[in-house]
Amino acid sequence: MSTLLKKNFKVGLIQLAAGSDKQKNLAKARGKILEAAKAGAQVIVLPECFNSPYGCQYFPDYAEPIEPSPPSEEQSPSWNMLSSAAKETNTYVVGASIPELSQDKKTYYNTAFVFNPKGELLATHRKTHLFDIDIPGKIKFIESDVLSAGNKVTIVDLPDYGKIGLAICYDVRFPEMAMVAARKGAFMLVYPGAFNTTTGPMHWTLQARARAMDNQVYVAMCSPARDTTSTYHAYGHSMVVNPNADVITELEEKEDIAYADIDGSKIDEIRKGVPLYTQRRFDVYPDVSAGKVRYEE
Ligand SMILES: NC(=O)CC(=O)C(=O)O
Repeated sequence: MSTLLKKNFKVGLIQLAAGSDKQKNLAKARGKILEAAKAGAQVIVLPECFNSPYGCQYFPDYAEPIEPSPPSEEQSPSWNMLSSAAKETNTYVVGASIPELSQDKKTYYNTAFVFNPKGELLATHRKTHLFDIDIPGKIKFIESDVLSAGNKVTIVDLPDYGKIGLAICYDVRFPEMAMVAARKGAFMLVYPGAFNTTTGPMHWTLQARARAMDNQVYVAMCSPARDTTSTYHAYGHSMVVNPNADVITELEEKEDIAYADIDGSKIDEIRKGVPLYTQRRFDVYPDVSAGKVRYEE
């Protein structure tokens, strides 16, 4: 019996390439969820923007309203596919992410969902740090041209296992979010994310390993597959990192599924050897106390 994890399990990260046909994207995602479940995954994660190509020019056309909840099949085919696939496979599905259209139809978000094995929605996370960057000669991407930001740290209790922290892509670069989720008892941080062929080689693995090392938790990063005919070249390399910051599974850039065994005793072992959790000095840095943070469980 481990401190944070009630039961060990296998996670499956689905690295898929989304094209321009939303129905095909959803059918492919559904097929891959079934495949991952058949291979024994009990928690299954999809990549950022799995129903649409990744790019500000696409978000309005692919966006779906998800409120009031539950949305009808017509309002949100993506939401309904995720819910029914979770139920059909008896797994937790982290369906992340899709462009969301707000109820008043004025605002777009980049939103991830977690469904339980009954197909019920447990949580949503709206990307909180928007991907606004400009690296001259390499990549310029201004998500805030179209999207609005979420405003919370998301911690989701999976009743069979324990708590995960859920955030999206650029959110991983902000260690504060990871830290809050970990301090609140998350055993794993899950990041659907579409880094690219510039920022991926620079920082993807470093970010994953850093969040795992700082917090002594598992980190799962699930990318789209690379499609060089699309306008955005995703990095791929979906991976799981253990609480010792070792990469325990990593894909290449093509479509595939990464599997990893999530073992609660590993968290306890690492924390026992390097006991950061009893050595923190909140008397020295009181502003970092999670009590002042906006979070939702
Ligand atoms: N796409 C993102 O949100 C983030 C990214 O590509 C990066 O941080 O690099």
